[in-house]
Amino acid sequence: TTTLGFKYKGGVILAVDSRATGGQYIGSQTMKKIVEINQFLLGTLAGGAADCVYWDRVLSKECRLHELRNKERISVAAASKIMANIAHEYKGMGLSMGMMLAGYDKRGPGLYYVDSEGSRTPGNLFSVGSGSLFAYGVLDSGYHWDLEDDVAQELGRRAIYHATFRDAYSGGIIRVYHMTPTGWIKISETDCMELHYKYEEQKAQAAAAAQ
Ligand SMILES: CC1=C(C(=O)N[C@H](C)C(=O)N[C@@H](Cc2c[nH]c3ccccc23)C(=O)N[C@@H](CC2CCCCC2)C(=O)[C@H](C)CO)Cc2ccccc21
Repeated sequence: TTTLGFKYKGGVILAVDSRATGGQYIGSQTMKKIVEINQFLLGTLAGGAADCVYWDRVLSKECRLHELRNKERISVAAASKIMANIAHEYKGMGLSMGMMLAGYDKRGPGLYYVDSEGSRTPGNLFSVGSGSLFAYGVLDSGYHWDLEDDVAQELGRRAIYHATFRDAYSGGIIRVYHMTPTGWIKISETDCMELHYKYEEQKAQAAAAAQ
């Protein structure tokens, strides 16, 4: 799996692949690794598939209960704390989850990393999963706060693409979401092979133009 998230002047970009693996076998090429908790809260999933899929549903339920009890949407910080508390409750019992929570609340754009080892940290940029080192290579070379929206979305897409190219455990469909002050927008869903041929063509044209 390769998942990434980063904050910038236009909000938060999330990008993920869609492969599930069991050993050297591919369990699925169409898994949803960005989960829509509500219009202003998204999660990303990496690690044990059943752990992630199950505890994401519990988190979604808790977030909805928070809204009903408090008559206001849950903050990103509070939602990430619920997941961190669940992970802490089961620490040492074998859970394996590396998640990000991205959203927009009273404090503006929010991005947290939470994992089953007990980490919960706010930040501006994270990549989580077996392909995260490849994604960081592309991200770190192209990221800055003042990116334009289309450039930021393409940076996320290209970073996941490079991870699917080099990491055997990442692949399938590359999904990009944009969290804005008025909620999330699904930007794109592109098969990594389609992107591969598109980027190869771009390189060929660039080489020809350089002649
Ligand atoms: C296909 C599938 C499942 C599947 O393939 N399960 C295997 C055993 C699984 O958990 N795979 C993990 C990798 C893994 C295997 N054993 C482990 C023991 C500990 C930790 C990780 C693992 C995976 O694909 N993980 C994905 C993220 C998943 C994908 C599916 C959606 C939720 C997030 C990744 O992190 C990358 C592929 C790298 O592993 C589980 C599941 C539940 C509901 C619907 C479909 C599936």
